[in-house]
Amino acid sequence: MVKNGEDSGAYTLRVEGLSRVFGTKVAVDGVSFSAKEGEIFGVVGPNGAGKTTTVRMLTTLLPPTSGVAWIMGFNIVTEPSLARRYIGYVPQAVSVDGYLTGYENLMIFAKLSGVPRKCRKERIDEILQFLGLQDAAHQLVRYYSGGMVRRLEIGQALLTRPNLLFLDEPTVGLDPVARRSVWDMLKGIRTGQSLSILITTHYMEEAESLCDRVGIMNQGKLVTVGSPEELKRATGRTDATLEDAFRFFTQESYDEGGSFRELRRTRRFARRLG
Ligand SMILES: Nc1ncnc2c1ncn2[C@@H]1O[C@H](COP(=O)(O)OP(=O)(O)OP(=O)(O)O)[C@@H](O)[C@H]1O
Repeated sequence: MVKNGEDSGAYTLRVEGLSRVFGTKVAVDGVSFSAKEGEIFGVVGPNGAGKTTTVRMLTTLLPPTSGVAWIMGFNIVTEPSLARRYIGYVPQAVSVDGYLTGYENLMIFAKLSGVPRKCRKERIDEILQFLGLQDAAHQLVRYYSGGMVRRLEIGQALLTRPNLLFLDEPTVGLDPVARRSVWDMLKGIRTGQSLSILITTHYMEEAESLCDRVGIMNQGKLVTVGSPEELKRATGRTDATLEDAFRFFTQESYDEGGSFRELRRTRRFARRLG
């Protein structure tokens, strides 16, 4: 492992030996890492590497076969309801309703997730402003662009003021302009905040642009962890890219997507909004 100040700072997330087996398939194989307060930690790897399964375990949606993780010191296996209080989660599938307005989506989520009545409106207005969605707040979400939808979903996950935000492939299915609008928003969130973000992505450019540290995942294993610079430097080449680092650490070539699976996910993203 590439060390990067692992001993300092407060940890929002600690993961130790997390594994998940489906039948005979080892989807996640003994994964260990930590994320510090205020850090954006990226889990990168090709489709099928085990990223979503890792996130589903960490968000307490799927029990691990073995291993453990702590969120703000709470054990996800023995204290899941306490751990859940500190997290926000934006899944890959669309999590807002296309037949409601942006404002209505936020209000329903605030009610369901227990945001106290007296601060709901204020928090929603604050988030809409931060998202740059005030003007579109009362339009149906099915008329939003893909980037606006993703920003709304991220804003929705922030309503409970989590300490740790999980984003599973946040820009899959978005065009390059929309992708940048989501990146800019995420960079804006972290400014001056103690929020930690765990992001999974198979886009190396995304990991490089957003993440303080990156864990390279392949075939269920977290092969190495380090800052994008450290990982590239480890290859011994001055012009190395993160793809080169992936190849260096896994001895495999990197296919970033454009596969049938990705195309299907893109279509599904569009269709789910109606
Ligand atoms: N419920 C399940 N039953 C059986 N196998 C599963 C299940 N969920 C995931 N897998 C398998 O576990 C492996 C890891 O899947 P996972 O979805 O975690 O990968 P990923 O890195 O998130 O890829 P993607 O971004 O394409 O979803 C894959 O081989 C997948 O087919």
